[in-house]
Amino acid sequence: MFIPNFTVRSPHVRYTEEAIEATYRYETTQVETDGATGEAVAVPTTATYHFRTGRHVGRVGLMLVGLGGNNGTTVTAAIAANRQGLSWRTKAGTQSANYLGSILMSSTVRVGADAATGEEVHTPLRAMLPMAHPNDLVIGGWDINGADLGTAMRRAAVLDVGVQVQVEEELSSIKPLPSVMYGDFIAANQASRADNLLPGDDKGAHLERIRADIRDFKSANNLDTVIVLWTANTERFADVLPGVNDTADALLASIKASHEVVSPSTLFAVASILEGCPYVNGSPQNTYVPGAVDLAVRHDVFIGGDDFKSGQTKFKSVIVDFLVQAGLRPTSIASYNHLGNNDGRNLSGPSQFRSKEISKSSVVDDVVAANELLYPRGSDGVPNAGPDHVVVIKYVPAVGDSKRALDEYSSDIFMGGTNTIVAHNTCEDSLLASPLILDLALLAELATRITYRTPEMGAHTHFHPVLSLLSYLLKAPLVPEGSPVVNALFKQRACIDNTLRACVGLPPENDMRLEQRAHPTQPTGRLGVAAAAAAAATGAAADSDAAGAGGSAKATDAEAVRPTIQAKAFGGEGAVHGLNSNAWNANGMGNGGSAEPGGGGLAAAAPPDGVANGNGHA
Ligand SMILES: NC(=O)c1ccc[n+]([C@@H]2O[C@H](COP(=O)([O-])OP(=O)(O)OC[C@H]3O[C@@H](n4cnc5c(N)ncnc54)[C@H](O)[C@@H]3O)[C@@H](O)[C@H]2O)c1
Ligand SMILES: O=P([O-])([O-])O[C@@H]1[C@@H](O)[C@H](O)[C@@H](O)[C@H](O)[C@@H]1O
Repeated sequence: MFIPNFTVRSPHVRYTEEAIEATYRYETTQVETDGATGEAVAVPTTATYHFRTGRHVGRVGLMLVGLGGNNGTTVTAAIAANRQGLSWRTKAGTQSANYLGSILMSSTVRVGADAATGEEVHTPLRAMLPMAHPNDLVIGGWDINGADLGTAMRRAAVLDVGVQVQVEEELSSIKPLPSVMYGDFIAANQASRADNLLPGDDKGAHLERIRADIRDFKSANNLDTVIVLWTANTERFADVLPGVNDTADALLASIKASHEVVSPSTLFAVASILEGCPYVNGSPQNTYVPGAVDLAVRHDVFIGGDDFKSGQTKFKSVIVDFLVQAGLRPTSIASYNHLGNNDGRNLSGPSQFRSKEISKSSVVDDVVAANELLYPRGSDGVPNAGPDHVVVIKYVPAVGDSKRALDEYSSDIFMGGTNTIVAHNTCEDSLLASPLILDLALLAELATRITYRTPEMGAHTHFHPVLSLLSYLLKAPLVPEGSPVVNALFKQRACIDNTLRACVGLPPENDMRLEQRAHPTQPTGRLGVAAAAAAAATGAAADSDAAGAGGSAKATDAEAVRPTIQAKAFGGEGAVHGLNSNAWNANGMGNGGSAEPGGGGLAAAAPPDGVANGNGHA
């Protein structure tokens, strides 16, 4: 069952004109370990959170650093196309503007089970809380290249011409603001693009100009919130130097002194933080030197990163998680790709490639660290390094933005065997990254409207400025100091889903489905009502079939309950389609799923005599 939206009826949730307020009981487990004895004790722990989420979204602006790039032009064109509801012809037929690849716009989340039928109920992820809509985002930004966005879109060669020609006029009216380019932070081959730079090399002056750009953009467009997001080229890592960029004050002083260690991406981060705007880093470099994090905490402004997790790495994080969770031991990961866009050209620079190599390699760290059965520590206590892992990126202009990823995963399996998985993955880089940019912006904006308070706190406050909630969208998630990094993709997704659920007072999804586990002879939980009611139907039908059709055996109450649960799970109201072999259907015992639509499909009916339904009534 699909519902476009919902409200929560609970004594712990209150809807006011301004906000959704929820009192949430957070349950977790803390483990106490004794280093001397090795004893470990698990202690269930609960805490009460009062969440408050502002219901008024306001006007939201998104300023992209690298606006004229493949991602920048693609996301801008896509918003224009969606806003106008455009369609266009291709050789494969008519295409229409969409937001596929955005979890907020194109994925759903389970709300719960239908109270009457027990059927799974899902809703759009964006329906969990008031959200900005991509169509309403006001786009602007900077680029070291001054091409208008219509020209840049053509240069990017990402979108079908059929949609390009329809948005070209709008995009041609957008010209990136001048930006900054320092030293060798990006590859030397990018110099030819740099015709749109702020004058001089005074980083302090550049900082103030960029801050003014943000203020001017916000006021000119009458915006309530501005998100600044880096989708410019990958920079080399910046040195972290004590007294230079290890604290907020040191970093601000270094900017004023135009210290060479300050990168463009860090300068933009500082400007955003000082203007109170959330900043997201879509590239792998260490934009967030300690001084930048310190500044974000001081100003209580969200920062997030690093490096969009768009295709090859997203796949890698899932495959390795699946293998390790299956008790198999990946021994090698060979991760190769070639691409022909300007990003690939920039990454042909060794220092820039190194930044990407780091982010693409670290994505399996948490999964490996979580299983010391497969990856035991050394005798010296040093954690196991995990599988051999190589990352190769080659620049092949001919393929353009259509990155070709080839991966090989080899694993130790049972009794000395080896499993090898090879994958070829054509990742249209910008078509996969652009929806992530939208999700990052919308989630960052949402986070600015969420506050929480525990009983010990005097007032509501925002989440930690390091917005690790964004991890699902990023290869190398930035987390608050001392917090563990989670890379496993579906754990990251569950974090988003359950955080949004908590904000409306709903419990986290635990996938236990206890209401479906109850013994057939026992009353099931509140949500068992549907299964028991359907069980009655099966019981009645099975009785008549057994008598009429000479079925093998009269379905006992227990057997009668089982088929209906399966039927409801598979076929919804009335009909039963394709039951699996260990399920029952109207013809009696499991028949290998040959129940055909309309062919003996179950009809919902009252429970058989004496069989209690979910709420204990016969
Ligand atoms: N699937 C993906 O596309 C993907 C996934 C993860 C990360 N990324 C990262 O996203 C970034 C953008 O990717 P892309 O394909 O759009 O690259 P791109 O080269 O097409 O665009 C980058 C743009 O940034 C501009 N630029 C460079 N330095 C700048 C600066 N200091 N200020 C302002 N503009 C600057 C360039 O002129 C260019 O227009 C890259 O760092 C890439 O590694 C991309
Ligand atoms: O697909 P993914 O690994 O998530 O991310 C991509 C890399 O595979 C590719 O090598 C790089 O050029 C892109 O900028 C992006 O980082």
